[in-house]
Amino acid sequence: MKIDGTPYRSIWVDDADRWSVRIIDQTKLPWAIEIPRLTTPEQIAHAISAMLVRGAPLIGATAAYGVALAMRADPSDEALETVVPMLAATRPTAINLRWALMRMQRALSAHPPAERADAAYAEAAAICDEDVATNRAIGEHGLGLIRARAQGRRRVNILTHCNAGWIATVDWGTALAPIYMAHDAGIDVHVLVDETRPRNQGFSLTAWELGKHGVPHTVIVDNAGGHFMQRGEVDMVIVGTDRVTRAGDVANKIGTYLKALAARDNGVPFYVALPSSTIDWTIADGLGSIPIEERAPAEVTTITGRALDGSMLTVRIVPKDSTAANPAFDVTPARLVSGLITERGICAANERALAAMFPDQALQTAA
Ligand SMILES: CSC[C@@H](O)[C@@H](O)C(=O)COP(=O)(O)O
Repeated sequence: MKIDGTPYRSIWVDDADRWSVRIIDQTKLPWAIEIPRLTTPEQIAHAISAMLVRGAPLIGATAAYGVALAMRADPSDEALETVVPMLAATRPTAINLRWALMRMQRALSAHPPAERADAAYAEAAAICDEDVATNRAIGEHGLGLIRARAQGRRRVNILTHCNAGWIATVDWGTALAPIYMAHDAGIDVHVLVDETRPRNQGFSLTAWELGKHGVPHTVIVDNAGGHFMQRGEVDMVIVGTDRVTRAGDVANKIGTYLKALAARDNGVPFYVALPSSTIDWTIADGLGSIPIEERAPAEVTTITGRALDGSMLTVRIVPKDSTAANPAFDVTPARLVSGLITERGICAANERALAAMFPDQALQTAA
């Protein structure tokens, strides 16, 4: 997608040296566009855990380049066996991270060490290119849903939570891809953007992305979604996800479950957009089996923004002695999900429908 007229992906290999890795530092958005150059797997691991890059598909793609950097420095079996678990430990909930690392490990084990660096860069590039194509397909399938909702309406109001836009993937996004396509197709879409405390991905990333693309949007605090649904001001909800079980339970940014409950109570369709790399075929029960990342309490007890004089400011908003819990994700049970928007089409959130949509992947895991 474009930033001020220039097309970007969210990750790429440096044009000048053709081996180091460039990312957009998302901790600096929307205030500054900083593009650090990453040269070691340790820097990649830090970028993922400190959330310079975030969003399930993008952390998978970034980890793939972490393996490529490691193989460039040392293509031995030992180096491969060390870097994969090191990168896998950076964030626990998004299955795409492990999916990408397993894919890299499988691809590289088939090569002798002398060929591994080139093979690793090629595989990481393939993961990125496939992600773009996958998200474009998700966008096209989701566009059909928005088109259907647009019949007889002046405007389609879509609520989204967190950021599942182009900067959460390599390009296009998952939840936002259908919205970009609808906007580009001339459909009058308007997005209600949840704040998404504690890290405010909605305010700082989704609002920024939508604004850069000219998509009309309104930012709302996390607690306002139910109110707008009760008033008939939300036509559909579309969110992304970090892991979907084979039975259709959905882990996504903390607060997603409450939006799904409010959507069900108000008859608002609740869709989840995902690439099939986000499906964990090994588990069925999301609540019991998906590991939920617990992040630092400081993300809850403080808030960071831009002071009126332009400087960045972090302020404490909680009494000094209060403790804080910070689960980063929650699980929305499949029964609250109206449909899963995948690269192969839209399917019901249940085991039979998912296995029918992806028989190759479901069988592969069972074998
Ligand atoms: C296409 S991104 C899907 C999800 O990863 C997204 O909705 C989300 O919850 C991101 O969480 P984050 O903690 O910002 O990585």
